[in-house]
Amino acid sequence: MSTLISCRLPGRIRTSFGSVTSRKSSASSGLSVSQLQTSPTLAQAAQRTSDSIDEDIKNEAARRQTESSREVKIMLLGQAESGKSTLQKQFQLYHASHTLDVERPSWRIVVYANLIKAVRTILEELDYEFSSSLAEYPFPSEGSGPTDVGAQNEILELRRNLLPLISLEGSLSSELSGGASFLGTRRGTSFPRRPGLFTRESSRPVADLRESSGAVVATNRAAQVLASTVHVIEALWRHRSVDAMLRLRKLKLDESGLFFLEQVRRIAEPDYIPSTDDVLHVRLPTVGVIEHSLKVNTVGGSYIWRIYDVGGTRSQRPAWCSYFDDVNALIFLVPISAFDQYLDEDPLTNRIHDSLQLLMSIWTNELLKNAQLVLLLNKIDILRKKLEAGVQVRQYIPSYGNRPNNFSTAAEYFRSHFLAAHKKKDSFQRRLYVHLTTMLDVQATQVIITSVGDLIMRKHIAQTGLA
Ligand SMILES: Nc1nc2c(ncn2[C@@H]2O[C@H](COP(=O)(O)OP(=O)(O)OP(=O)(O)O)[C@@H](O)[C@H]2O)c(=O)[nH]1
Ligand SMILES: [Mg+2]
Repeated sequence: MSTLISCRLPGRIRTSFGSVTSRKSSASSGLSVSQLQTSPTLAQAAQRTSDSIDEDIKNEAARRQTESSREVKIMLLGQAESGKSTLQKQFQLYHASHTLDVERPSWRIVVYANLIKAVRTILEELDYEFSSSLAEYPFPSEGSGPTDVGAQNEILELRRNLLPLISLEGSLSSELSGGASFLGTRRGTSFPRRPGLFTRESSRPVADLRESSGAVVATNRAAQVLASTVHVIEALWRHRSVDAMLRLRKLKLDESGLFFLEQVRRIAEPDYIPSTDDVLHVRLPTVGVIEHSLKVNTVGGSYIWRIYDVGGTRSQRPAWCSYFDDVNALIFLVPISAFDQYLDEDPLTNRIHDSLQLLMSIWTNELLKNAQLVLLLNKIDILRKKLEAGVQVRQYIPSYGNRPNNFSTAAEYFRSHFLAAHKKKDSFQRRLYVHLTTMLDVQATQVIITSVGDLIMRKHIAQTGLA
């Protein structure tokens, strides 16, 4: 399937004031044509009514015009797991942190789902590791290695105790996706995949979960089981077999899973409420296009920012273009740490390559020719860690050649690569603003949000003439 986005139709259907005017008739004055012809007074009254309707329509059109000039439309685009929803939360934190506070308890179910998924992934990977080592060495040693008999028995016991917890994943997943059960494989990995039928969490606006009694029951049940199994999870997480697999990169967990496993004791507390850090770390794939509205006060007055957060998998991309009409700013996120990863939906496509293709197909879209463009090269914290651990860029991106395998060289390489592609393809000669980001770093991201916000408002004011 192609990554390209093609749009033929401009976005939403608009109402036309012209057609409303033309439909205005004598019917609006409640008089028939013959009555109007025979009575001049009635005709004058009808004219006055008609004029007053015209005036109302004109005023309404002017009001809407001003209102829409006070609206700023921003789209967050990029492949799945690039950090779009995390950026949306950062916008929310910066401009309307009280709304994030209200939502905080509803994020509990997602934290539990992410944590349980991580535990289940570890057990699956250990299973696979033990069965492949058994095939290689049919008589496992008695020593104290990561795959010896003792380790295998210990993990077996931990697994038995964790079954009640793992069995909750389906119900949490189903609540998160509004009743639908999602089938999927392990995500974001760069090693050979095996087929699997695992449920995974998907998205339903988190605010809806507050009203759902099913979600409340599932959350409370998960909290209960988590409290009684927290020591087992810790024993699994600290086990020498898990440690060895992490060191050998045979076990790869989502960022959210890694983070929540480290924090499991705090999360298992009975009065646990997710912190801002937790909310930023959760992984809840977006489905479709979700509009978030924020009231933003600037020196020139207050504006409504409509931020569109989209699902980034390939199958969801064709839906994006129906929102391109009138976009003021487009923020495109690329997870540059994913240079050694392949798409979940197409295991042969490198994720950097996919981002580049996707970006180019969007940039060239006529509907976006007046949009402000911002490119965020995200997840630089993970990039740094990978390079420090010795993962070689050139092994996955041959054009990297013999450049030094360090952070500054790699970050600059990706930056110039994207800039060069933009220069070559952008027939509208738009300026591209590029930032290196770690979307989980609140302070650093807030600085970028301010600067991107200024940029967007300057262009918007120049276009609308408003201040
Ligand atoms: N370490 C690290 N993790 C990040 C960063 N940005 C986002 N994440 C994490 O990456 C995961 C995916 O982020 P999302 O914001 O859900 O990704 P998305 O682009 O909205 O993905 P879709 O909705 O599937 O299209 C989440 O667990 C985030 O916490 C980053 O800069 N560094
Ligand atoms: Mg998302």
